[in-house]
Amino acid sequence: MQQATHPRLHLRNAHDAHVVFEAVRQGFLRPIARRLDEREKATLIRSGAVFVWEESESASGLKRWTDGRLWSQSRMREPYLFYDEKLGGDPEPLPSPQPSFKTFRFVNGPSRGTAPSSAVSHQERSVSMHHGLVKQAYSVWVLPRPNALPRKWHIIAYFLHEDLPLIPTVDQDPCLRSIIVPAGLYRSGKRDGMEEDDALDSPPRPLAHRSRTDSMPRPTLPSIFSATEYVCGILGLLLHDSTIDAAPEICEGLSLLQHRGQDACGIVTCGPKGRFYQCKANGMVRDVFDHNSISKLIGGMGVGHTRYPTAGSFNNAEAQPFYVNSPYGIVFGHNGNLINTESLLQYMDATAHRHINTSSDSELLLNIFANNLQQTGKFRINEEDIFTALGGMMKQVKGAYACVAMLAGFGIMAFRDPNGIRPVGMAVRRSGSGNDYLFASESVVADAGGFSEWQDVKPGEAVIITRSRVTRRQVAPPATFAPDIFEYVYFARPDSVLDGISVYRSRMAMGDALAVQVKRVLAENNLTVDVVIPVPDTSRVAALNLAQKLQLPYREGFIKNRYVGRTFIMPGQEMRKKNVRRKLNAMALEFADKNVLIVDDSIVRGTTSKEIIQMAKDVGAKKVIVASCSPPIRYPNVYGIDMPSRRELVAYGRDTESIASTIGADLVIFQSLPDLIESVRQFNRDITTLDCSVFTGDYVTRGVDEEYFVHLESLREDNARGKTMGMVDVAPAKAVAAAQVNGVHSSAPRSNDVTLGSGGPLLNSRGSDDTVGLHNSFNTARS
Ligand SMILES: O=P(O)(O)OC[C@H]1O[C@H](OP(=O)(O)OP(=O)(O)O)[C@H](O)[C@@H]1O
Ligand SMILES: NC(=O)CC[C@H](N)C(=O)O
Repeated sequence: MQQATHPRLHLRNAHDAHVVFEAVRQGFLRPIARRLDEREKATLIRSGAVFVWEESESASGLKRWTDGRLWSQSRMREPYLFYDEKLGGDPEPLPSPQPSFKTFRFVNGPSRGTAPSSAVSHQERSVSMHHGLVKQAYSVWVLPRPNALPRKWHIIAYFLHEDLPLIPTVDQDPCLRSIIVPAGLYRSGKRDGMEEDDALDSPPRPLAHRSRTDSMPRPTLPSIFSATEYVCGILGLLLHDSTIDAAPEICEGLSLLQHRGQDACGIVTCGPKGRFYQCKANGMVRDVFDHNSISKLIGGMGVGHTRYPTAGSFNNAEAQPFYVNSPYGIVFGHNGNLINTESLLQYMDATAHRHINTSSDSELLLNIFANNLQQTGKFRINEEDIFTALGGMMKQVKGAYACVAMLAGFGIMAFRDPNGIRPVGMAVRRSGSGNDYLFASESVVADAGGFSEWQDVKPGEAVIITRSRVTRRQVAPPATFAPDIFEYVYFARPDSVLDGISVYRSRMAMGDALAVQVKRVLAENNLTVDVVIPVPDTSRVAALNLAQKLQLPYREGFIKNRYVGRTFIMPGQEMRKKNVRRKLNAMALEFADKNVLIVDDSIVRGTTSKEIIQMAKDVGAKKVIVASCSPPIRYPNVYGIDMPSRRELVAYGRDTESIASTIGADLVIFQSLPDLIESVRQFNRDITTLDCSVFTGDYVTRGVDEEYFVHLESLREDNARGKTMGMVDVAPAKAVAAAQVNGVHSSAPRSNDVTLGSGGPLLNSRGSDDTVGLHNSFNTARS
């Protein structure tokens, strides 16, 4: 049976209510979690009792307060509404219609503790002494945590007039009198003349929408909702208080990982009874999530993903996290790329008999893990079983994978392949009442969320976090630790620290080292440079250092349209080409009649260089010299960066001169590989190897040879992919392979051969993936 939040308390003013709310927030008092049943109504509704409840749309939550009694019209005695009980035992009336006017009066921060009692005032202003119960109601918007979405909290108190002088006040309660209410945390938004005790209808508006006299700070909503710009990003979050939803914070974190994947994103949370709630679809974080969809993601733990496809297709069915219901219910987000998918698919089909429903290597990886876990044959598993399953998986799978996963009702976990090619780390946010835990691809998410003690997950290590403990285990035998150097060159945010190395510092060092190279090559070619111009954004840091080192002017000659995303990770060559022009504009002022040195972090397909060199020449540059912070890229990246086909790489089969003439530059200067490695390694000598396969063709996992390249190129021919963007499936060769190993022999790949979960009738009008069995809030997002 539930209990009253407080058995006996006289609420005098708003401050008293805020103290009780704060005591609930800090865990000293318990809120009401569900509708009172008949027994509870009969025993708990009595003079002095106080109830705090959170308004919720969920089936298990409370939408409105019912106590089974009949009440008079409300009377406003600031800041409370009062209702006198109608004696006579009539049934409770239906809810009154919502009033149409919406003039809010805000109470700014804690009200005066010494203010007279509204309850006493109600008594004094009543025409005659009322002998029945009086109900007192007050509601607030609350931000349980910075950056969380506002919640509606309500407080209801009951008293008898004759009892009121005997009921203790907040300052007579030993626990409540020491509670300090943070300023601005609880905001009242009562409507004038409202009839219902739950009558709040929208969160506080931004300052501009409120009255000028209102000095209250605006709520800190996730920045993604303000429509600003922002390799796959993965994120897992477990809050110590399972009654607080993790989704708003995961969403905020994903917006900080947007640079790692712009094609699709998703969040799955785990709520009461171990149920999963999902919202995922193609699009950027700001497109897929809004208040509505987020509010339906219930539960204090969850995982999130931003996708940049490197295998499979762009189909929304491959948006992550992925889900399997057996065993136990697992949700999974993957950054990286597997290289032995063909044999794994065979194994799934012939041995494990598990159905792989998309062309995604991530779905495959999840099923390998699930199958191993299934083999434990346990009714209830523990950490040991998970470690065993992951250890087995790491033996079966080749390639790069940094993953977060969640087991229904159990906890979250993260693991990293034995070579640690892709990053993932963890951090903690300690508070008096417990610890919140975070997994994320990059440390920037931890910084922004107030987490500390960032630690990278080690190569071949798995970390499991439940509400009671954190368990770490090396599950794969030691292998060469080789984080991908391209994370430092291009992928990661400069304000992240990966494997103990500041991305920003490494880019500064790349600029310093490149300066030496530039000086030498310019001298050899008898050339001088007037100005250094970066290609925004990534190369800025290195270009500035290079200019300082060479004592040359640094100018932002290319102005970036901040609303166009990263072009390199866009799908399709045509789109990338078009977007370089949309994204960058050359300022004639900085180019005309000058020898310009354009600094870029990398030259991959040469799309950017070719376009911007032309742009520079169009606005009058005399000579255009391009310096690249990384060496020529001549080999595909098979570990989660989309550089699949050698033929697409501008440096493939070309020397430096030939590259220059292909992109139209007067001269191209590349960083040497030893200098690049040193730029990164100097900040953490414990890392002896960095994956530099795109420069050397030496793949740390092995298993990548000519045959594999040919296979890869046939699967992921860039032009074919670009052309089929927007169709249901765009990986024909692989699709056929997947269909065949699963026993479905189709003569030609059809658009929905391998996308049962989304391409068929289950595909909703907005293109989201209604994964069978999951509550998906995307399609309700804007309804
Ligand atoms: O030779 P390419 O195939 O064109 O690829 C290399 C370019 O792509 C990237 O820019 P992008 O616009 O993706 O990102 P950024 O603004 O974050 O630097 C990178 O910084 C290079 O400029
Ligand atoms: N960039 C990535 O890490 C991609 C993950 C996975 N291979 C996919 O294509 O969805």
